[in-house]
Amino acid sequence: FPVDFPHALITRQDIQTPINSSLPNVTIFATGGTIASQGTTNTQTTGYQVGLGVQQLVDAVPEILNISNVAGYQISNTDSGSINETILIKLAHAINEELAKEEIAGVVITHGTDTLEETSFFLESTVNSSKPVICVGAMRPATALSADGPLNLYQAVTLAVSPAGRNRGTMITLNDRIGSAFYTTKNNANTLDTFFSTEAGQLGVFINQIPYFFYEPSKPVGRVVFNVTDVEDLATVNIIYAHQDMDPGLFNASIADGAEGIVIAGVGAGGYSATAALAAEEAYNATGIPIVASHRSSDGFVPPGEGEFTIASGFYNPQKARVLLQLALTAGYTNTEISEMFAKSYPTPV
Ligand SMILES: NC(=O)C[C@H](N)C(=O)O
Repeated sequence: FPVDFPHALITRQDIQTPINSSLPNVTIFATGGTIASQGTTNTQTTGYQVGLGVQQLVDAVPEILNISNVAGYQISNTDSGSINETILIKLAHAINEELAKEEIAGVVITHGTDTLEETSFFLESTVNSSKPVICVGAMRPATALSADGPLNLYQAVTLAVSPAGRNRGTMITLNDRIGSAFYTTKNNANTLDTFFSTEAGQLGVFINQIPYFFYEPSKPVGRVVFNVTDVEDLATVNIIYAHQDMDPGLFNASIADGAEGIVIAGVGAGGYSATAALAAEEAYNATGIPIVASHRSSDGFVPPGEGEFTIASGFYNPQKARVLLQLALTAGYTNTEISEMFAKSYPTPV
C-alpha cells in the first residue's frame, strides 16, 4: 500500500464550503486498519483486506453529516503493523496544522487497532492543542455482520466536535469506551472488547451516542509534549522481550543494527536474567545508550533501582516507553534528562 498516498480532501463535504455552517467542522485522518477493510463474505472476520478510503468510511455513516461538516485526509492505507515513523510524523504535522485553524473543532484518526496505542501515544506526546484528538478503529471489517467500525466512527466524530472532549489530550474510542492515549492498551488480539486501561481506568463512555466523562478534564501525571515541527525522522529504539533463557546477544545485535536506545520488556517489574543483565551492562558501558526497563505484563510499574544503569519506565508499557524514548532522543535529551522524564510519571519511592 502506498505509504505516501497524496492528501485527498473529501469533496462532498469540503469544509471550505460547509453545507451547514451551524455545524462544527471535523477533519478525519484515515490511515487504514480493519475499520477500512473488506472480507469476501459477511461472516469473515480474519484474513480480510484493507483498502477502503476515507470517503467510503464517511459514506457508510451518513449520520455523521447531521452532526458535523467533514473533511478527510488519506495519510496511508495500511494495516497498523506497518505504520512507521514517516506516517507518524506526517500525521503529527498535519494534525497540529489542522487544529491551529480556528474553524476546526477537533480531529479523528482512523487506524488499525494493533498499534493504535502507539500512534495515539505519539500524538498525545506531539500535538499541542486543547481540542479533541480522537483515535478510532474497529475489530471487525466493514463487510462483517455487526461491523463495529461505523458506530465507532460516529462516536469518534461526536466526541471530536463535543466541548466535553476538550483539554483531555488524545483519546481512544472503541466499543463505547473512551480512554486516555496515555494508558489505554489493546488487551485482546481478536475480541471487540479489547481497549481499556486496567489500573488508570477509563475516562468515560458513550450512552446512546452521547459522551459521558467520569471526571472533569485532566492530564496524565508526567505527560511530556515535544515540538516536532522540524522533525523529519525519529531515533531508532528497539524493544527486547525478556523470557527464561533469553539470548544475551540480543543487546549487542540490536546496537550493531543501529539502535540508539533500547527498551526491555522485562519479566515482572523490569527483570531479566543475570546473564542478560551482564550483556546489557557491557553494552551500556561500551556505548552509553539509554536502556529503559519496562514490564512485559500488560500493566504495572517498574521502580528505579539503586545504582542501576537502566532507566525505570515507571508506568509506561514497553511500546509507549519506546515512543517516548524515541522522541526524547530525537530532541537531544541526555540520559539524565531521559531518566527525569520517565520519573515524572510516578511518585518517588520512599
Ligand atoms: N483490528 C485491526 O484493526 C487489526 C488490523 N490488523 C490492524 O491494522 O491493526
